[in-house]
Amino acid sequence: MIEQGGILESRTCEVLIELNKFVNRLEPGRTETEVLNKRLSDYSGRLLFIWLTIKRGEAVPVRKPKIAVVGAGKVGSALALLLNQQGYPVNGVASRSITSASRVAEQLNVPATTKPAEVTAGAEVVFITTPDRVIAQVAAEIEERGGFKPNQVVFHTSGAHAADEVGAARRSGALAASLHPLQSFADVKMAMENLPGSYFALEGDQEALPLAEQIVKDLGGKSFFIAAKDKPLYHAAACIASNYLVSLMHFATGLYSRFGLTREEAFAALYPLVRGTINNISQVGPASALTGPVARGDGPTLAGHLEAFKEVGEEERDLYCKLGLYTVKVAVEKGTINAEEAKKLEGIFGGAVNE
Ligand SMILES: NC(=O)C1=CN([C@@H]2O[C@H](COP(=O)(O)OP(=O)(O)OC[C@H]3O[C@@H](n4cnc5c(N)ncnc54)[C@H](OP(=O)(O)O)[C@@H]3O)[C@@H](O)[C@H]2O)C=CC1
Ligand SMILES: O=C(O)[C@@H]1CCC=N1
Repeated sequence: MIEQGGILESRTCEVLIELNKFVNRLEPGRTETEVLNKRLSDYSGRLLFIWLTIKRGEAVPVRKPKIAVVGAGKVGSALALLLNQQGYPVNGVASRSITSASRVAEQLNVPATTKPAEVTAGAEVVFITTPDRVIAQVAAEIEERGGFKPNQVVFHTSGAHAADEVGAARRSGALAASLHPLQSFADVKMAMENLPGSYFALEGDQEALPLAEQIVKDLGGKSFFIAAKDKPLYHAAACIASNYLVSLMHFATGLYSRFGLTREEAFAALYPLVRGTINNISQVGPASALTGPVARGDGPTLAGHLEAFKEVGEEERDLYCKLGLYTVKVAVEKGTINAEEAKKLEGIFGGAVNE
């Protein structure tokens, strides 16, 4: 470490200044020497610049790699816009339709195309942000058309699939990795709002992971590593926490509409309850946060709910009972009902499921 204001500090500065002057004085000779001189000059100048920047207590500006995005949907568009804001040059945007590609490309003033290899070939980092089911096929097509280059890093953003989905890029000497934002991208604007502070699961070729970490940092996220084999279950859990929460809210607001509330009114009424529950979970964990008739062992209340569901429909009643059976396990874990009470509640839910 350089000691602030010490002898070592001023000596380092002098040495760097001298090195820079010396290298700039070197006479160009043969072509190779010229090239070498130029490189030495660039490096010593850069070293001096970095050192002076650190000395002033400022952050050293780092050149960001040039990116290309293939699949101009919610994730691809948000990544292109956010990374560009963070200083990543965008080489171009490709999509299945020129309309989608142009929508983002015009905002960034970069080329739009329906031929991915046209924009990937000149990029240092490629994001394939198509739906999961076509990632491997899109990667293979880019590779066949010469769109991948040695030392490029090719990412996909699927939570369920391994980096091998873009493994075709390895045939061209590129690295393959996956970078999954653990966030819900309902539209581009909301994605850009929600992304900072999100966690990202990283997986793939070892040499690509430091860059993946840097990208996540630049997006204001937090990264963690995951094994390829764990991705399907990791993603299923994310779907439970996000997508099934949406389904639960759809389910609950739909029930309120049966006695005259609009979905908006129903959501307005339920939202403080949901927020309060999330707040409780964040403070004491999911089991301790459980309240309600299952946690209290109130069998007759639950029997009343099931009676009311007869008016709604069998499918909804079955779903309520399935979730009820899971909730009994949570209440046992919380310790507010014992094994005997749990059995009674299981009888109510289980009986209704099999009716
Ligand atoms: N949405 C989310 O919440 C999250 C999604 N992800 C992952 O990100 C990836 C993208 O998801 P998302 O943005 O939601 O998806 P979208 O459906 O919003 O976007 C996908 C885009 O890919 C384009 N596309 C489809 N087929 C091709 C093809 N053959 N060649 C080129 N482009 C194609 C579509 O193009 P066009 O519009 O031109 O027809 C579309 O714009 C997926 O892997 C998903 O798992 C990860 C985390 C969160
Ligand atoms: O599509 C996704 O991968 C994210 C994670 C859970 C829900 N949406």
